[in-house]
Amino acid sequence: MKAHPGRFGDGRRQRIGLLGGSFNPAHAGHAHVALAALRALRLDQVWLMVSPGNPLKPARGMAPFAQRLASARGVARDGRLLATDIEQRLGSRYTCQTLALLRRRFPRARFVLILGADNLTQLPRWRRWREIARTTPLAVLPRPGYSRAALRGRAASVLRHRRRRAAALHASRWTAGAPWCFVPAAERAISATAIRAASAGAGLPNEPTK
Ligand SMILES: Nc1ncnc2c1ncn2[C@@H]1O[C@H](COP(=O)(O)OP(=O)(O)OP(=O)(O)O)[C@@H](O)[C@H]1O
Ligand SMILES: O=C(O)c1ccc[n+]([C@@H]2O[C@H](COP(=O)([O-])O)[C@@H](O)[C@H]2O)c1
Repeated sequence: MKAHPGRFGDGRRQRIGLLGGSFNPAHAGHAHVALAALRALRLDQVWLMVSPGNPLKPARGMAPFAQRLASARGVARDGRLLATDIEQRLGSRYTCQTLALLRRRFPRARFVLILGADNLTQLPRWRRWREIARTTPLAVLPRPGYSRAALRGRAASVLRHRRRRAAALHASRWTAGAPWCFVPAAERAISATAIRAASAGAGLPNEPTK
């Protein structure tokens, strides 16, 4: 797996999907959304970008970073998926800052931000979310119990004029703001919260609780 994106021999810039997350722990749903986005958007790689600490989640119950990174590595079995600690190495916790730093560090890559539907609903609470959506194409993946509400939510409403089909996300040049899409994919009812709850119920030691 090539960790440093550049240009291909044909001059095309590499397309990198960024699936940011806590991965507390990582699970099959992460690999599923990463691969669904990769196929639908014809991406070259998807990075499972482990967050040093989601600014909207409490630190209590969050497993150590190294444990979450190892967990993300465990689900990144496909050679096109890469679990990475780059956000921690960049010293950033806010996605707007991470994206700016990544663009500076990898000027020849084209980044797409991948979100589950639950995070599209939450997007208006992120720092400088309108700037993120204006500068970075977004790919939203369905999630049981969230998809419908997300597509009727505030972010989808504010950004409605820039919604495109997944296959068209790379097709057009955009100057007035980046496009976004809802990727049609199977829903997977799996979450880190449920995994932690099951571990706690089984009385497993050293498992973080929410
Ligand atoms: N089953 C799933 N379907 C769609 N998207 C998912 C799924 N699981 C995780 N995601 C998305 O992956 C990204 C990282 O998710 P995260 O690491 O927080 O896992 P989670 O299962 O949502 O965790 P938690 O239950 O602790 O909130 C988010 O954008 C989230 O929406
Ligand atoms: O930048 C923000 O304000 C912001 C607020 C909440 C979440 N995020 C990012 O959203 C991604 C998903 O987080 P999580 O915890 O739901 O897996 C992860 O990359 C977080 O850093 C970012």
